[in-house]
Amino acid sequence: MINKLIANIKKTNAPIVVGLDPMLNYVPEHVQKKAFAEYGETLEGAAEAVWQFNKAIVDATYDLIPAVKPQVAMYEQFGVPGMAAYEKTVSYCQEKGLVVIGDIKRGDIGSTSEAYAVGHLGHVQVGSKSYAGFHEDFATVNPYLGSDGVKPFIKVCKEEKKGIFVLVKTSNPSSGEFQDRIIDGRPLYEWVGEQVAAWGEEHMGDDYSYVGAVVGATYPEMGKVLRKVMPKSYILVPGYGAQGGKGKDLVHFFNEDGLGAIVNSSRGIIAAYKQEKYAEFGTENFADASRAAVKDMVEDISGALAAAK
Ligand SMILES: O=c1ccn([C@@H]2O[C@H](COP(=O)(O)O)[C@@H](O)[C@H]2O)c(=O)[nH]1
Repeated sequence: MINKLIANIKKTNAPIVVGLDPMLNYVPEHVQKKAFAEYGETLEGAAEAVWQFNKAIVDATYDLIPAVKPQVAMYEQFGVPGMAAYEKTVSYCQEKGLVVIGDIKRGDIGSTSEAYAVGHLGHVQVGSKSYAGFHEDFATVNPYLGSDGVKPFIKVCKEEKKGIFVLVKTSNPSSGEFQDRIIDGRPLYEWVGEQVAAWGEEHMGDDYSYVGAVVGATYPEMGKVLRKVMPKSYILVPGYGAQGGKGKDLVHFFNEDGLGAIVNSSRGIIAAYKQEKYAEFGTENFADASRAAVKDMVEDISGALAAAK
């Protein structure tokens, strides 16, 4: 899958991910109304609204982008119907040729991590049959439990040729409370980055490893250091747009080959129609506003990379 991700990035010339994080208040009223008319103001109605919203955005952007990142929490909040909408979204994006990064942030004791890995990236055996539950191409993994919690994911990735992005330095304001703690002279995020590189060495695609890292756009100096610590790991970079990250902050997340990083924006793309900059599209044409926002994001990042050469 890392090879497919890179092929998609090269094909679209767009090192970006559209985050499918559909809070109900981002879904335009006319989409909600239609879903509620059919299913009522129920979890099913909310899930239908979310699914129709996602579909419109994917239809309007899939030719411009290599990948999407649905955030599972946004679906889980709508219970079982929400999780059905999550799976439907994953399937639809894959049909459109997109790589799907499930932002699930899982990690537990070994046996439990194994079940998460099987459910999201692998196949579960039921008698003589086997099923792929959520079948994302990549998943995000929380390494706080140590290698016991991560290795089951790597095992499944190896079997299925899929990948993971391990949380190394997250984009949120309080991420430093634990992640920046100095241990034996170096911050914890560097220790985790080093371990990501070591896990990745044993699980290589053609040029990059199956084991990537999450590093927030909001910490560009740390991104620069971590790029060097994990030269063969792809970095998933959240924090662009709504959290303040800009193209010019991101050049050091990339390698000399112009690869090595993929930048996520969720609210900045899916709720673009709410921004003044894209107001001309109107609520009815929310998906066209998302398309324009994708183009602007690609231009911002590509422009910054070209200027840095
Ligand atoms: O360090 C992290 C890790 C994950 N995220 C996730 O990315 C998106 C960001 O959404 P925006 O609307 O573009 O801010 C969201 O799904 C987070 O859970 C992150 O922000 N930072």
